[in-house]
Amino acid sequence: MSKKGSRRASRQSEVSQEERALTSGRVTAAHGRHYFVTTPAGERIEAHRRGKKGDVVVGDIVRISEAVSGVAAIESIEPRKSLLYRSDEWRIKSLAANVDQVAIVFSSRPTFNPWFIWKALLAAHEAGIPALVIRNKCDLGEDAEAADAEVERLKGLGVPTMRISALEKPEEALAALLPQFEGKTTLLVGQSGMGKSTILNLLVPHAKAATREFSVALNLGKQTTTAARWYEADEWQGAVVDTPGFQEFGLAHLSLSDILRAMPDIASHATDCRFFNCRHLHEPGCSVKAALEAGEIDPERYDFYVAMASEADPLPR
Ligand SMILES: Nc1nc2c(ncn2[C@@H]2O[C@H](COP(=O)(O)OP(=O)(O)OP(=O)(O)O)[C@@H](O)[C@H]2O)c(=O)[nH]1
Ligand SMILES: [Zn+2]
Repeated sequence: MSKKGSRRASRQSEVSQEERALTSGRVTAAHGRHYFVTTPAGERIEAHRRGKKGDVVVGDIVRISEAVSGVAAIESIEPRKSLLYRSDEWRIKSLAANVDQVAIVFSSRPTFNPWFIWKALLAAHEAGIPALVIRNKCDLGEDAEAADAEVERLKGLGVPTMRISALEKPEEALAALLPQFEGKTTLLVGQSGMGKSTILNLLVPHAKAATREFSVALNLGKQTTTAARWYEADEWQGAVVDTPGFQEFGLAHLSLSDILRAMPDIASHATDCRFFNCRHLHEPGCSVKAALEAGEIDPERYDFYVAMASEADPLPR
């Protein structure tokens, strides 16, 4: 190559290096501190967080720079529109950032657990993210009553619901799902085995292939991850974020007032309590307890409130 030619080539490579130096994209998968960032052009780049900070969440928009080993470095995180998380005594587990809504999936089998749904609703409320509840496996007759009654109760609480059978009636399920999912990013949550993957595959037909690619690239083998995955659905201009099923939706981060704000069916009766700081647990002259005794509050919802409130703010001994 002539001197001139090599100078031009090196200038070009400088330019493209600069162009590549800092680009932005969406974190679409995570495994430990190992991430996938998808650029607006659809390129998927493997990345680590600069400084090994554990603050990156699936759904984040990040700025990345090219690194030597072919693995990029996440330099910064753009401000988040929303962040959903759960927590236990010890730590907070972020589920996903920047989603528009949360879809809580439940069914009568393998387990029916309304508290999981209610906890997820509290977490969504606290995060300021609208929620809907999908009752799946409507084809199963056994143990269906409690699940169907739950749909009615949720409707009474003002929660949008739908009933589908993702496996047995996929076309009908898709027709019911699409109007709620179009144009939005929806995070799917639910206990293990409720049908999240089935719903995801219905909504995003390439999801199976994408999951396999993630697993191969992240070298996961059969191992399941604890992080969410973001699937773009160009067909209906939205995205689905799948979370692995988990059994407990811990809410150690909620205060008593957070809980009350998210439970108007309880809080609306707190009009006439004797003590201004009544927790509506064991205090005398509590108008919530009076409403409960008068049958104006669903006793199961009150039991749930007591469990949440006691955890949030234990009574002094
Ligand atoms: N009968 C019936 N079975 C269903 C329906 N939807 C899903 N299933 C089955 O339920 C089982 C669990 O479904 P998945 O989609 O894997 O559930 P998941 O919520 O993704 O579970 P995790 O991956 O553990 O989080 C599978 O055997 C599905 O075929 C349905 O509408 N009716
Ligand atoms: Zn009270």
